[in-house]
Amino acid sequence: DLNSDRQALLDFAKAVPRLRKLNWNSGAHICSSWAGINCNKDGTRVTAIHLPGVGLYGPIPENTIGKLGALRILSLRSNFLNGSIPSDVLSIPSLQSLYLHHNNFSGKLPLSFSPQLGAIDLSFNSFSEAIPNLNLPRLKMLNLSYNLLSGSIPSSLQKFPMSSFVGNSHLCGAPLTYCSAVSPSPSPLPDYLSSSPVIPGKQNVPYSKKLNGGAIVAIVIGGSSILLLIGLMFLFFCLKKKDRGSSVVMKGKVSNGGKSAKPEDFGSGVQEAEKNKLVFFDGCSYNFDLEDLLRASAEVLGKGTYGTAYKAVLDEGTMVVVKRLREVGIGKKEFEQHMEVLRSVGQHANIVPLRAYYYSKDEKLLVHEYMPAGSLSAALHGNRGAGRTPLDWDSRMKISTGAARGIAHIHSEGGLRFSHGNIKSSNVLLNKELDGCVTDFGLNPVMNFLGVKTRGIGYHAPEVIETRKVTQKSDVYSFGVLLLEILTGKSPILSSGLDDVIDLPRWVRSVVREEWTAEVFDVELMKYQNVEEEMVQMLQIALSCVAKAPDSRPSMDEVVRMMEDIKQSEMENRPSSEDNRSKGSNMNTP
Ligand SMILES: Nc1ncnc2c1ncn2[C@@H]1O[C@H](COP(=O)(O)OP(=O)(O)OP(=O)(O)O)[C@@H](O)[C@H]1O
Repeated sequence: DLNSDRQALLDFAKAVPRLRKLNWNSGAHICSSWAGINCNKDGTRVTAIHLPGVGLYGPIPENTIGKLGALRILSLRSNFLNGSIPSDVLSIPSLQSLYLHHNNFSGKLPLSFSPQLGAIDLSFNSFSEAIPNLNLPRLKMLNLSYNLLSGSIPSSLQKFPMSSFVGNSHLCGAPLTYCSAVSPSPSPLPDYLSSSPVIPGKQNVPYSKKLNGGAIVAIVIGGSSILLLIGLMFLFFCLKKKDRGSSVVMKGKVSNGGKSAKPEDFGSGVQEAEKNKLVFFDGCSYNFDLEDLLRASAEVLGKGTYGTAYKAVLDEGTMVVVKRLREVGIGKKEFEQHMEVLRSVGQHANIVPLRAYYYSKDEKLLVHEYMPAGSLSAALHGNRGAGRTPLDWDSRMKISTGAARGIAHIHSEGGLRFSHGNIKSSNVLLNKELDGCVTDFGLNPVMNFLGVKTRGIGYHAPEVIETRKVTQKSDVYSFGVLLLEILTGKSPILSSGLDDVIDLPRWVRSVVREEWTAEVFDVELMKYQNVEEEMVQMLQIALSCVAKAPDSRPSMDEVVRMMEDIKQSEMENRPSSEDNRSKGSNMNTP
């Protein structure tokens, strides 16, 4: 009862990190109670409000916080607040720090702020239109990044760094890109002088210039020569390997610790022994050939969209995963070229390495490194019940950030039209460091079907279901579903028990919209202390990824940056969730 008990009011701030739900009706009541103390009682003055990540939603009511005439710090970051900031809040004369980042505030930025303000953080909201020319002589820190602001940055604010403004569509001027004469429509300047506007979802490189026709021709010729050279080297390598090569067993005996695997084991289609060899990629340290592989003991890991995956254990103990592709729709040459693309794009710590491939008329195999710690899907959903080791919060953060980095790399290295195309939790594997690595990317162009219906149910963006085309933006959507899966511990498709099914994004949105409840998060996460704010921030990133309109989704680069920001503040602000958990259990120890 915060109205009558002043001590309870003072304790409120301490108790609040555990608070999951605060209804603004009672919020208004609390605030009027604060205002009462402030104005009428014994002169006690509320100087700071700090309610980060507690699930506040709706607009800030007028005449509540604004009545706290002695307020110096207002921090309501990482909530679900929307509407505009009431003018009475902004005119509190003593206000020095305003932290309202990671909310859903919208509309124009306020025209005036309290002149005492030294720090304003309004990043990660939906403020739009131009930034007013603010005259705040004491302002030392300003963050307006990741909004929807446009126009040129006013001269009074150009002294702030680029990081204060990044992530705003069509915002220009120092310290960002130069403003073109007519913004944001195409620039009337010659191509090589026009700047690239900052467009969400595109890679935004400040100050980058467009290339003129000559440069493009030079790049195309240069690129083709390099490709030709690579091709020649590749041919030379293949010929050398053929010289060294051993004969190929036509049908491998595949066993699983004595148990024979099924007749359609990989390798059963290997023909023409001399002509077809396993093609290893440069730098691969494996020392086996196709014959060894076909002799290896093998176990079926699962049947996926593209084919069946086997774990093969070679004589010398090396373990690899062999994926036997079915329904490959392209010829050998094209297949080889595509494999070369997958190899070069896939060189990143968060991508499961493709080590070799085999192509013949009747058999197409991909050889990947084996990831002993299994998949995210198994870690999240496997063995629920007694004896299960839950995936702690830090591991979830680490795995999801790793996967995001892998996908962002695929997007930046593969070119604008290159996408992963099959993001889901069984395609995020854990390496030795338990970092998330993505696999199975870029295979759609190889197959002669578009398995949208069967593949990745629940992960597909609405436009993919309609058009059957995967894009980088649809990858972002699938990644958003993956994040929701990590946060909720639920599958991408939920069943209501009747014939009704609902997808995870819809369910989460409905819970958040109607009333914030702890139910959104996985019950297994409830025991970790001081992670609520991070969980709420991750939820916001996930929700921005699953926006229905592809253009409203962030790019994967932006997603990585947002996730790294959370990690950064996590390192600064709290011990690891493991420590928290042990602290929690210590509290229960007499
Ligand atoms: N390199 C690997 N190391 C360890 N496990 C793997 C590896 N590659 C795949 N797996 C696991 O093997 C199983 C089957 O994988 P597969 O890729 O064939 O099917 P999927 O991921 O369920 O579907 P899809 O073909 O649509 O990706 C999955 O559980 C997957 O997590």
